Amino acid sequence: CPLTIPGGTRQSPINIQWRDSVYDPFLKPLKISYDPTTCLHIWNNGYSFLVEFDDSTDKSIIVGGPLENQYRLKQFHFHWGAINDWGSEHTVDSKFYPAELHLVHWNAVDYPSFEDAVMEGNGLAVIGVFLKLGARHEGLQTLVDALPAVRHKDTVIEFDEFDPSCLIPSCPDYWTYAGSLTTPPLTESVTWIIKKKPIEVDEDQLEAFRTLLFTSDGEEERRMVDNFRPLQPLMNRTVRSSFQ
Ligand SMILES: Cc1cc(C)[n+](CCc2c[nH]cn2)c(C)c1
Ligand SMILES: [Zn+2]
Repeated sequence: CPLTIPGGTRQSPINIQWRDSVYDPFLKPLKISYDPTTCLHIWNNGYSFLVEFDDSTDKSIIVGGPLENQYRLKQFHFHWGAINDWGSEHTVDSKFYPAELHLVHWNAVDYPSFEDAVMEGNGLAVIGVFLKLGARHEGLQTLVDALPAVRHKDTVIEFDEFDPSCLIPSCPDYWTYAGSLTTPPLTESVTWIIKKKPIEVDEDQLEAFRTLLFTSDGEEERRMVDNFRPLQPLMNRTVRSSFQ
């Protein structure tokens, strides 16, 4: 199918069929250690809003889980829908969540730069966290309060002292599989770690995401919504679970 990259065998996102996932007792707990002082800025890249981190040291890393070594935090961003019925990239038993958080990390042990790691099969590790409608998320609110300043494509504001571990559920359970970036260059370089438990955010917080624009200042406004890729075929892959 020409819509997927020619010869792609491990594309993302996918539907996670809970009963087809295979418990792997050798999977370790994921260890997350982020240093909030490595937080740099928020920017609207015309596809999502990204919070980027100083990745020149090993101050903010993840290790364990399915990973062979430690990976450095580079950025996090979200995908969401125009309405609450859809918005996530991955689905669980064909259910969409209204949004999905991606924390993007790269293998600085084996590769000299993020750009290099993006091209390698074990170059990236992305933690996916589902967002569901519920109670207001206080940690997310600091991010939401900054969004009006990055409403247009290519706007950026300084953002510091943010610890993204407040956005990750404390429940250790996750699924993991070999996949890809979900936007160009769609490279098959991602070890996905999808948290089983969602975080709760409220309607106003989701609505704040939807006030962002795909378009630059001065262009005809297009609301930034539905910035998720369609589901891709599982092909010859198994999704493993860290839990029974
Ligand atoms: C070089 C590069 C470019 C892009 C758009 N991304 C983000 C692609 C993406 C967003 N969500 C899942 N994959 C990454 C991680 C690296
Ligand atoms: Zn993403």
